[in-house]
Amino acid sequence: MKVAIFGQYYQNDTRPIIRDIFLFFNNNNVELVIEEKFLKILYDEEILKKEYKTFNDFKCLNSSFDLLISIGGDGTILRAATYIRDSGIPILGINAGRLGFLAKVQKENIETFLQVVLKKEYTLSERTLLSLECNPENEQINELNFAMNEVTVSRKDTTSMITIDTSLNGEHLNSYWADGLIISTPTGSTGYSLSCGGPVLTPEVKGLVITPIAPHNLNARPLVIPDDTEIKLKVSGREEQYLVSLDSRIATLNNNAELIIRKTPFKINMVEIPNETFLKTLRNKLLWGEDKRN
Ligand SMILES: NC(=O)c1ccc[n+]([C@@H]2O[C@H](COP(=O)([O-])OP(=O)(O)OC[C@H]3O[C@@H](n4cnc5c(N)ncnc54)[C@H](O)[C@@H]3O)[C@@H](O)[C@H]2O)c1
Ligand SMILES: Nc1ncnc2c1ncn2[C@@H]1O[C@H](COP(=O)(O)OP(=O)(O)OP(=O)(O)O)[C@@H](O)[C@H]1O
Repeated sequence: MKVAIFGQYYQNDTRPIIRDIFLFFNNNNVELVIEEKFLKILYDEEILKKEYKTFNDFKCLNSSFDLLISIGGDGTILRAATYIRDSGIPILGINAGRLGFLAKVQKENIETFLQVVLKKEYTLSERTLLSLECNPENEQINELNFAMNEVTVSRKDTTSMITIDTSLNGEHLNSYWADGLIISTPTGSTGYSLSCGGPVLTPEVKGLVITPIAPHNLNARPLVIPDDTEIKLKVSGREEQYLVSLDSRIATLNNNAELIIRKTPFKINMVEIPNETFLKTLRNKLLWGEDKRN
């Protein structure tokens, strides 16, 4: 078995997590390949001494890998997806962050989950991603033009609203007068879109959500559309430029740019651990289960 390990940060309380993971895999003869910068942190902190193979690019990850383990919070998983791309390698998130909605494995239960991983007793949850095409082309977007949570356009250097002309499969939908607009995948529906009043979609729903951010068209509401829809956006406003974000990454675009958003031809496989279902995560992480009457 061959496993890629990815993380972005190290804090003292991560030591037991790292120790458990490496001990377990080394005892079970699993080959570990570690992201270069993360390995350097682990050497600097004297957590690891042994030599390991490294990766520093998505091209280094191919079908010879059984799994990528992301040690961190949800932001770390979103970053891990930029290494995985269309390789099909499943991602398992071990939560060393805060909320850990996507990073499902809690540090208290690592050993149990790693047994499940070793025996391959998990299922995969396929996640739809979005691609972003920009006309004219934009260097900052060309490099990493996809998102697992959402693509967002928002105002830049101004308190004025922007206007977002939006069409679906070539038909005009609306000109949103708002702070911005979120195009969310089902995975992203529990992130930024949820904060702006969007609905929660379960991961297997074949839909996308268009959620305006503080729209001044008071009737505008979040809209769920089929995930094979081609969405075109054109932004105008008092400033010449606006922001576009793909998950945690952000770029500045000129108002004349046309954005085309579609689902990507590939999906990301998230490891689903038995008994850690999406509905359970909703109850535990978004606190639906905290109602005293339940
Ligand atoms: N007002 C908001 O709610 C808001 C604003 C900006 C970005 N975001 C979200 O943050 C993501 C980027 O993460 P970051 O770490 O760079 O930013 P961050 O540091 O601001 O953290 C965002 C928070 O959102 C949670 N989160 C991220 N994806 C989630 C998902 N799919 N379901 C449930 N919770 C999720 C994370 O656990 C974290 O607590 C974006 O993709 C967007 O969804 C939310
Ligand atoms: N490998 C790690 N070791 C220790 N702490 C970590 C690690 N990864 C993340 N953290 C801590 O968690 C914080 C959040 O991590 P990250 O950016 O991955 O997630 P996030 O998007 O903020 O989501 P979450 O709310 O799930 O933490 C980091 O600022 C850091 O303090």
